[in-house]
Amino acid sequence: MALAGNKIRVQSFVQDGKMVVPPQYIQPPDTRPSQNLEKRIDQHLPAAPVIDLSDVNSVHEELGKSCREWGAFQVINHEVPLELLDGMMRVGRYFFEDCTVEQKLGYACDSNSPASEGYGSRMLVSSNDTVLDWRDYFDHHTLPLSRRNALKWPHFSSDYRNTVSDFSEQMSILAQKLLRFIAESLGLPSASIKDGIGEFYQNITVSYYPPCPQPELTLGLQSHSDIGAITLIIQDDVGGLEILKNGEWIPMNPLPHAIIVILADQTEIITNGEYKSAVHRAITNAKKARLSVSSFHDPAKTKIIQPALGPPKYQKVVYGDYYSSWYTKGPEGKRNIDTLRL
Ligand SMILES: O=C(O)CCC(=O)C(=O)O
Ligand SMILES: [Fe+2]
Repeated sequence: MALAGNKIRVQSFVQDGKMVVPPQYIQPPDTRPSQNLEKRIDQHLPAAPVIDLSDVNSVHEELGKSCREWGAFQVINHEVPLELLDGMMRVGRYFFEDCTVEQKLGYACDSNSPASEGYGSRMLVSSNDTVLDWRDYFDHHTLPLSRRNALKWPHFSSDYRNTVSDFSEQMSILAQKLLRFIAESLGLPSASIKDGIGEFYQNITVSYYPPCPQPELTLGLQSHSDIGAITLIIQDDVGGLEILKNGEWIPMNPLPHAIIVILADQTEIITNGEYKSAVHRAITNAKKARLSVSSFHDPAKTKIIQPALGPPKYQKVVYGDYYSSWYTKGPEGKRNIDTLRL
């Protein structure tokens, strides 16, 4: 993994008033978003499913269908307090928009180790010629508690650290509930997927996508599937997250207080490919900054991941080996999980 030791952040280009994108951020023609967001919203593309978690009569069927056909969907009536969702977005935005560059760089991540905690811009950089994402982020190591050191999190807003702690707990509860329902939807014992993952290693990443002068040439976040088990995302009303379905990029339209669920690679292995991890990316916007908060739930690095039903279609893998290979090769599409197929 080649990591730049510098402290460049995308937001600083925008604040400097640059009207063209620096060359390292320009995607090759085949990965550029084909049209800008405004045009895409007018198209009649299928919408990703929205599932009401309080509807006990239909939740298993709806989840099963959405996991099988999409690997990504939104949930409503999820029992996470709505004011906590608003609070998490507020403190995240405060860090990016109200703190000075010096205050932010005081929390810079260690650019020499992958997925290190803190403020950064180059999470998915696998080599010197990787095209860079038009994104800045703050990554928090939240669970298990032995990994947590809240002193590494911003303190400029007095409720920042408490909000991240409360949010972490609620996201973990929701992720467990979803994994229970997802296992049940396959006719598996309720705990089978959660047991297959073991204790959650949770990271919470606030992503900030500054306005981009040339959105047709860039990506906020390159195409990838998430490496762990299940990701929960909240976003503001700007839009930009897209899911790859049958060769088309489908926007995950903003829905107030909904939580986006993305199945990640380890769930694909444990469900033996019955449910697939979703390939997704984020596009940029010419006029508006976009904020999202992703909560990743991963296994311990020592955990052996294997199908919970058979005959197995994937080799078993030590999660730490999968993780190292993902960060060495880069995420590009799903080529990492494809190497495990039997
Ligand atoms: O910003 C988003 O909506 C997506 C973020 C994401 O996919 C990630 O951080 O892995
Ligand atoms: Fe992702």
